Amino acid sequence: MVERRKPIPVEDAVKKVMNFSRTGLIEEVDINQCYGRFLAEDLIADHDVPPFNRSPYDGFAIRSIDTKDANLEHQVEFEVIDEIGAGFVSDKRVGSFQAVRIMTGAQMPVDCDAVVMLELTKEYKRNGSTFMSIKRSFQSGDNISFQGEDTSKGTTLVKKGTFINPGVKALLATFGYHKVKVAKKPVVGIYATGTELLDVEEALVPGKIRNSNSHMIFAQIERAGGIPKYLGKLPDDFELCYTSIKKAVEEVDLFLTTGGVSVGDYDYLPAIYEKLGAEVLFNKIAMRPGSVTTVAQLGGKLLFGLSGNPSACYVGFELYVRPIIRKALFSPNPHLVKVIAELGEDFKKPNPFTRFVRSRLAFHEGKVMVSPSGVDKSNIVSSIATANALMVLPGGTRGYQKGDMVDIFLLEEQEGSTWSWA
Ligand SMILES: Nc1nc2c(c(=O)[nH]1)N[C@H]1C(S)=C(S)[C@@H](COP(=O)(O)OP(=O)(O)OC[C@H]3O[C@@H](n4cnc5c(N)ncnc54)[C@H](O)[C@@H]3O)O[C@H]1N2
Ligand code: MOO
Ligand SMILES: [Mg+2]
Repeated sequence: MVERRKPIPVEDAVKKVMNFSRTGLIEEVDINQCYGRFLAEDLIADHDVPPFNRSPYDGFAIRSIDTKDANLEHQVEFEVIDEIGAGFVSDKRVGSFQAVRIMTGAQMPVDCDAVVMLELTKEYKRNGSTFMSIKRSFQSGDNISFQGEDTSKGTTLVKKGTFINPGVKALLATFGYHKVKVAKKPVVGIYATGTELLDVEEALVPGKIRNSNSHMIFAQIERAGGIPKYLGKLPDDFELCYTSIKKAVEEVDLFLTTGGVSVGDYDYLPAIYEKLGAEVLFNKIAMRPGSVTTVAQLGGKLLFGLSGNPSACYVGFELYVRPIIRKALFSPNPHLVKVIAELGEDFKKPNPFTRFVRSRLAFHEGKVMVSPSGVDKSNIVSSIATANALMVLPGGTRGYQKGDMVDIFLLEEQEGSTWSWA
């Protein structure tokens, strides 16, 4: 008798998996190796930025009080007693009607409280001294980039678990992190199962296909932030699969297989989980594709049995494996971000289960439009290449029309979301 599996709702499956999520370990990398990693500690400003009052313009630092009588009919003259570029500090005391020629980024002289841009001044020499004059008044604080105006000491600027983008790197450099504490990438083992599988370099022969799933998952693991460990492909041979998998599980943080999870004669994963003594969390989800996605746990370690069908394998990874990897990277937003887009074409298929349609976004007259990126079947590989979103079509409908507003998950977005489910 064929086993009758009871499908569970997608959000229940995600919850069951997330119950076994673990935060990972920390390692230190050089700042130039940290782009794309996840921060392992809060980044707190340990000094003000800028650390001193500075000039935001090339000009003259003055005492604003000296300008109070300046106007178009009455210019006020200043003696220029020093000149400084960025990186220098003037040690001169600036008295009444004196100025320091100052360049953008240079620290303000202690006695000055305003800066006049070069364009508003006239400069000239007289008796070996330099002077400049202006024809308008200034207020205290005019044209000053104040200490701490960018950020003040003690502010938490970036939270632990944040994806390190170029801007985060700029902050790390600002605060002197030449070594950066980042989340250690979890090692994710992959075995492809299936006697029909050929390696990429092999020529096609009747009945066989090339193993594309492991290469796809390899990249999905990298995109999610893990380290893929490709263990090879296994023929549908119970003993060989069992011994190989038993050994592999011990060597990785997370373990994935593709293929062999359904109810076929050579679908050995269910029996392997049983012999391993692993607890199957679920083996049927009310979703398409990927309904056969099976997840088991062995001593707290997750074993993901992804479908052999390429699109099902792809979707199963993004919904269930990705958040576990992101959680290990300390991300508080491990799930895919959900946004709303307008359906660009009819989607006629009735949906008994929630459908995750590989889709592509387009921007039309300021609107975000979404359309399937290819044939929407579980065993299709070609629709994945141009997909940058998964359209989420809830089950129990008779299809969707062009113009309907639909939920979509963004596949290339890095911030993620706390919980994208109902
Ligand atoms: N009687 C039933 N048959 C099937 C059911 C069912 O409920 N009852 N479910 C179907 C669904 S839905 C899916 S999805 C597939 C899942 O199959 P498996 O996960 O067991 O995967 P396989 O049988 O090993 O392979 C399925 C398909 O995918 C190809 N494949 C496998 N590995 C790779 C790889 N590494 N790269 C590329 N392609 C791969 C394989 O050749 C098969 O064509 O089961 C349905 N059947
Ligand atoms: O599990 Mo299958 O992928 O539903 O199509
Ligand atoms: Mg099968």
